[in-house]
Amino acid sequence: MAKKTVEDIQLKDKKVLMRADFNVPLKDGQISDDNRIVQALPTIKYILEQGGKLILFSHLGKVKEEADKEKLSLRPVAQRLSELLDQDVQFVPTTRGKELEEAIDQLDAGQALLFENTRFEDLDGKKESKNDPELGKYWASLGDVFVNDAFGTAHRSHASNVGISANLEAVAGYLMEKELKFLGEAVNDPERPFVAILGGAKVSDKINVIKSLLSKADKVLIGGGMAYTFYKAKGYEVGKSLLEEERVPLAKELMEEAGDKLVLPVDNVVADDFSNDANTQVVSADAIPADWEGLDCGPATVEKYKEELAGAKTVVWNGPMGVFEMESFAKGTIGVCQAIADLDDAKTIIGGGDSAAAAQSLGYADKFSHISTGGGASLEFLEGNELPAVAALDDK
Ligand SMILES: Nc1ncnc2c1ncn2[C@@H]1O[C@H](COP(=O)(O)OP(=O)(O)O)[C@@H](O)[C@H]1O
Ligand SMILES: O=C(OP(=O)(O)O)[C@H](O)COP(=O)(O)O
Repeated sequence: MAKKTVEDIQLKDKKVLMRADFNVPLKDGQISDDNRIVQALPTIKYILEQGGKLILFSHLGKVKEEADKEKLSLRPVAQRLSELLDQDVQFVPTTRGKELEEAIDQLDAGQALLFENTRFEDLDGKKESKNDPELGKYWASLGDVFVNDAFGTAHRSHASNVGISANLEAVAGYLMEKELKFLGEAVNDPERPFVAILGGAKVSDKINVIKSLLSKADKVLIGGGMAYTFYKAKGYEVGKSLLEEERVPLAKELMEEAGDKLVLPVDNVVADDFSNDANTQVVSADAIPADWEGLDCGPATVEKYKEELAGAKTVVWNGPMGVFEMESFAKGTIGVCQAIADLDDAKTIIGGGDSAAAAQSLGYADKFSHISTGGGASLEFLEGNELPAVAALDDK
């Protein structure tokens, strides 16, 4: 069912509560990747231009003890937002109470504030993460309307998204709308051929995505550590490669059901140690030496996956093809990323997480149709699950 968006409501002089996903990586108190902030700008600018009084909030990290508060403050985000908007975004260092309420009362049309990390409320009985009904109600009482633009958190049912939506008119922001459009069209109405590429560490994390995409895509190409559980199911030696023994029967079942729709790497870069300086060799799928471990797919696999991708009209990629954090094992991920980026005339989508980071660091970000800002959220979406924070928004 289509959801109401920020364009469906009146914003002028309204106190607009906006949930963003400003869960950005921080290094020594500095934001090391501001992509999630940048991606929220279209909605923020629209609300400000329309004359809304903007109350921004987000979680940041996981807040487990009092000591986490110092390193998980959203203050640096307010500063970055002020720079990006070229307009002051006031930071309110609390999640409730008089100081916050007064700051909201003093907002003029077209002004914005950001209040502190919603998960600071988790120190008091996990109120945010357990969607405490009183907290959702309290936050809802601070505004006139609620705009949820936090796609990256949409798989969570927390007070700051689902809780507020239960108490106030609730609509999607532009980023939320864009994510749902791209991911939704890819899985529900893809232009074919539709090729999915799944990598990453474990089969167990991706079983439901593999199953769901096998029912929707024309081809599912496998890479990363999970390939070795499939190899084992084929009876290959996997040496010291990542293996989930208890998932071998499932891998066998999936291969039998999928037939040639499921494609495995044909060669691997194996190493004698889990280290960038290890000795390495390229071996075919059925020739992994007993003492070695597979840490990347090999050049023949990259070529094969390029052929499988040729002519594709829709591509969804989730998860690296190898241990791309180490240069010696990054070529598979780089090769596949490049092959997708080079496709003409295809809708190409990255489902967040490590693959999004890889594409960004390789400088390919603008070659993709869409790079999701949500890792867990896009995986759940690709599994076919309804995201609770989306379900909670008002229908059109
Ligand atoms: N062959 C491999 N052996 C061990 N780890 C691997 C292998 N291939 C990929 N990985 C690791 O998988 C991790 C990413 O897995 P995952 O979290 O499932 O992906 P994503 O974040 O894209 O969803 C990376 O840290 C990468 O180093
Ligand atoms: O970064 C996030 O998830 P992701 O790393 O799966 O994309 C979201 O902000 C959700 O955060 P959470 O997993 O702490 O609930």
